[in-house]
Amino acid sequence: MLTVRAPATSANLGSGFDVFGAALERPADVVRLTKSDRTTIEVTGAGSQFIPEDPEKNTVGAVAEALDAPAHIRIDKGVRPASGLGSSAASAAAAAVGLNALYDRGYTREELVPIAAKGEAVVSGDAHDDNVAPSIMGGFTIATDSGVTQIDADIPLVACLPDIVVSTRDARRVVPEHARVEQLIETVGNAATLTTGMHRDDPSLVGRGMHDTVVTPARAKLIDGYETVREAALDAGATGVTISGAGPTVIAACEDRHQKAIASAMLDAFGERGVDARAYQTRIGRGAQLF
Ligand SMILES: Nc1ncnc2c1ncn2[C@@H]1O[C@H](COP(=O)(O)OP(=O)(O)O)[C@@H](O)[C@H]1O
Ligand SMILES: N[C@@H](CCOP(=O)(O)O)C(=O)O
Repeated sequence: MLTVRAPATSANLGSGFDVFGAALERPADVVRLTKSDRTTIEVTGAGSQFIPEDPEKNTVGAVAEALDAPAHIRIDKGVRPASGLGSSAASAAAAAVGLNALYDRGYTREELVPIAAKGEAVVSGDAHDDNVAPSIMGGFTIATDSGVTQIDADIPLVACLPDIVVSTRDARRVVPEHARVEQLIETVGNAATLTTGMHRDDPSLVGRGMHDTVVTPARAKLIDGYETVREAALDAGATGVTISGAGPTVIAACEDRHQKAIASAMLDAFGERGVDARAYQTRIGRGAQLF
């Protein structure tokens, strides 16, 4: 039997829609794998009642199929589904890393990214790599059709998850089909600023580079209280705030000394709207670990 811990991730980071992703130090899924004649799945933990155990409907089933590696897969969810924290991707990443080792398939971590993304296609209708890449490789990742670029960054973050459900599939439907050339120019500038900030471990550049006027405003409407929570986090010292993945988690970049105050400001702001939430004081962390 093999055990894998695969982290939650925050995709997009504002200016990097479907491209940027960051592994979070916590929360994480823990997945146990045992070789078997056919794939069977058991799910416990956060939101497990909403996660199918049918291999055709669970992200790990598609990964086992792609690797031709049937197994009994026990998933202990640390990452609630439909959170914007790469919940479905964390399980897929864990299955890819674990089954590759269990069956000695010999793929590199980068080669496992498109394999794990097949699991994402099962739930979101699209094989986007921006969650599975950081969950497998750790750090900050830039996932494009030509491959994944990875940077080991260290940036403090607050990920505030409200008691609202936003499915990635639904949130992809509100993404605008067109953007103006001015928005393209602004996005390139912000994405380059954010990437430089990751390279320098500079929360101020990362926060500034999170700004996005294309996808985020359309999705903010799906998150009750988004603007209030964003302003509260900025007032408490956040260097930048945006939607994590497809939402509803709101993510803030910051310096260590402001992290606690930002977490409570975000919780209070959701609370004032009558929305329960939990805040993870976290940071960019490592990729899936095998035990
Ligand atoms: N192993 C899994 N972990 C989490 N969700 C899963 C898994 N397999 C299938 N799902 C389904 O995926 C959907 C959640 O995925 P998604 O909306 O992408 O959430 P998140 O934003 O947290 O990644 C839910 O409908 C859930 O039932
Ligand atoms: N790029 C995707 C990322 C979805 O992330 P999730 O954590 O919400 O699954 C998107 O924005 O649709």
